[in-house]
Amino acid sequence: MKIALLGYGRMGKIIERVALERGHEIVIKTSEEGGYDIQDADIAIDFSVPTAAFFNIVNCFKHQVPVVSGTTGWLHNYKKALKICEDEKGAFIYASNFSLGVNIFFELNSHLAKLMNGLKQYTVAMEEIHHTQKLDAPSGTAITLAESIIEKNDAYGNWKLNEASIGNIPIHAKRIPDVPGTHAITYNSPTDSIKIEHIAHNREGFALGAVIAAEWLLGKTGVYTMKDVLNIG
Ligand SMILES: NC(=O)C1=CN([C@@H]2O[C@H](COP(=O)(O)OP(=O)(O)OC[C@H]3O[C@@H](n4cnc5c(N)ncnc54)[C@H](O)[C@@H]3O)[C@@H](O)[C@H]2O)C=CC1
Ligand SMILES: O=C(O)C1=N[C@H](C(=O)O)C[C@H](O)C1
Repeated sequence: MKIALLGYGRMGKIIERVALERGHEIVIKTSEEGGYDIQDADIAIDFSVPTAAFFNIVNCFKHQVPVVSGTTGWLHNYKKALKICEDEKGAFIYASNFSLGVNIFFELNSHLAKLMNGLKQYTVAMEEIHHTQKLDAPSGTAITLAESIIEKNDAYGNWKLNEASIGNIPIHAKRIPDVPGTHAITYNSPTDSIKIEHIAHNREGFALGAVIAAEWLLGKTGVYTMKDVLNIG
C-alpha cells in the first residue's frame, strides 16, 4: 500500500517503521496542514494533533482516500465526520487505542461493568497515566472505557476529570515523563477492591494495530471499528 502519514511525530515515526517492515511504501509524511496531494496515497494514517485531525480526515473523505485515525481529543466533531464520510462514500476507522491488548481490555472492562451493575456497595474509579507531552486529558482510551461502563452500569451517567461525585465516574489523569500509556479501573467496596489494569510497555502495539487496520480497510467503504478489524467482542 502507498501510505500517507498525517502526523509524523512519536507515533508517525514508529508507524513508518512498522509499515515498511510489512512491505508498504510511505508516499507522504507531514506534520502540517496541506502542502501535499492526498490522492498520491492508497490510504492515510492520521496520528496528528486534536486541532488538525478533523481537517485531515475530511480531506481524505473528499478525495475518496480511506483513512485510519488514532488522534484523540477531537471527538466533539466525530458525528460530523461520520456524516461527511457517508455523504462522500469514504472509508474510516477511528480508535482511541489500536493495540490488541487494549482492545481485549475494552472487552474485559465491558464484561466487568455488566457484572458490577446493581452492586451498590462498589464505586468505580479510573486512573490513566501518560507522558508529559500529551496534549489531552483524560486520554481517549479512558473516555472509551468510561463510556462503556456508563452503557453497562446504571449507577453512572457521566465521567468527570479528577473529580468524584455521585453518578459520575472519576477519571484521574496523571502525567509522568516517558510513560507510554497505563489505564486502571478499580471497583472499591468497604470490604475489598477489584482492579483491572493495562500497561503499555512501549508504542509498538499502537503502531502495529494502526497498520493492520489500514491493511484491513483498503478497498472498503463505510465506517468501522477495531472490533471489526480484530473480530472480537
Ligand atoms: N489511538 C491510539 O492507539 C493512539 C493514539 N495516540 C494519539 O495520537 C496523537 C499523536 O500522538 P503522538 O505521535 O504521540 O504526538 P506527537 O506530538 O509526537 O505527534 C503529532 C504530530 O502531528 C503534527 N501536526 C501538527 N499539525 C498537523 C497537521 N495539521 N497535520 C498533520 N500533522 C500535524 C505535530 O507537529 C507532531 O509532529 C495524539 O492525539 C495521541 O493521543 C497516541 C498513541 C496511540
Ligand atoms: O497520547 C498518547 O501517547 C496516547 N494516546 C491515546 C489515548 O489518548 O488514549 C492512546 C494511548 O494511551 C497513548
